[in-house]
Amino acid sequence: MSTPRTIAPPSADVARAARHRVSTLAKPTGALGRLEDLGVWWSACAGVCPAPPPARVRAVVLAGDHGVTVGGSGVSAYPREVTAAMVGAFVAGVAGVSVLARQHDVSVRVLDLGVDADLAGLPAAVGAYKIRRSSGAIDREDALTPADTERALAAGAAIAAEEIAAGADLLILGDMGIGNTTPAASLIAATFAVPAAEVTGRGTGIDDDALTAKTALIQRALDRTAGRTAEPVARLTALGSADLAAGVGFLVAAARAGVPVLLDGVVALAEASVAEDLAPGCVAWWAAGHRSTEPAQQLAVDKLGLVPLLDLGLRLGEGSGAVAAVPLVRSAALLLSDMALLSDLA
Ligand SMILES: Cc1cc2ncn([C@H]3O[C@H](COP(=O)(O)O)[C@@H](O)[C@H]3O)c2cc1C
Ligand SMILES: O=C(O)c1cccnc1
Repeated sequence: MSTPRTIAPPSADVARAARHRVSTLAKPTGALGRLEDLGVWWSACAGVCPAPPPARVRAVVLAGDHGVTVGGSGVSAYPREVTAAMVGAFVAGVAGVSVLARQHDVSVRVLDLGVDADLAGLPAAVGAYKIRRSSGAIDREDALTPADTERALAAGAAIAAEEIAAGADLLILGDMGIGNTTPAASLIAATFAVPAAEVTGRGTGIDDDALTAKTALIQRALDRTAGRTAEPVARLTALGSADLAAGVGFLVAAARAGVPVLLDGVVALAEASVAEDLAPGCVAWWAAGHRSTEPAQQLAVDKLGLVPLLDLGLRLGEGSGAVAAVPLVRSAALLLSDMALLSDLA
């Protein structure tokens, strides 16, 4: 029997009970704002109200290079060699997300899905799911072969299963790959049928001329693949990358296993947009950690009906905006469990 496509939602009964408990806490109705919704979501995902706060939060950073950065295309403000160097920084625990993660007791695991380098100096586990070196330049060729896409989706699902087996009660998906905002924006544009001009952002900080060229490149990619990106797996083959496809597999597997995910920036939202298409219902297992400066991220968050928790002008990726939001999930859970009820007061 094939696996059902749609994803079972978090418990509606527990959500109702949590909503009721929120309404009886010792506070004016609605006074805890979005922390109330967050607490209800967390309880429903945990299947119990009140639910203990997340104790085993695990972040996975999927790394890969992108064909669009070859030959001085100018889509990124930084050279592609940074990708491999940053993988070393994650292993050493000195990347931006590593610092936030230590502070909030979140584990970070980096995996090379498609870095265009031989990372032989790093622990072999980093390369355990490597699919290929770099993806194709999506304005001229498909990002992946269909077989690569299937392998990457399966790799992502296997990675999620490992994190869940290790006890994760909340997952975070991070990204590392110079140029990755280009395929991410392209996937979001193709998913929601909007032109390049509505999704293209400055990524690592490109100037006006580079932004014009990046927008044109994304539009060429959309035009080149028009008519064959309606199906989500074909969309990943045409416009994605190994790391992005693995992210989609990760998100679908996590939702299927009933494990919630805090989403991060534009790459996570591209993965989420495709995952929701592939397995409708996943979105109920997600919360948006933050609002990125990337227009594609903002568009995808809106289209998926999510409301970002933080709005700090972050544009780092790596899972950083999601990790920064972990204390809010913990606070929301504790408010539901530890606050007095209005009726308890003398
Ligand atoms: C040192 C450094 C660390 C990073 N950590 C995340 N990114 C982020 O920026 C890149 C995407 O932006 P674009 O599409 O403009 O290249 C990705 O590597 C993403 O993970 C970084 C970028 C750099 C330079
Ligand atoms: O939205 C993001 O996560 C982002 C933005 C710029 C560069 N890298 C990531």
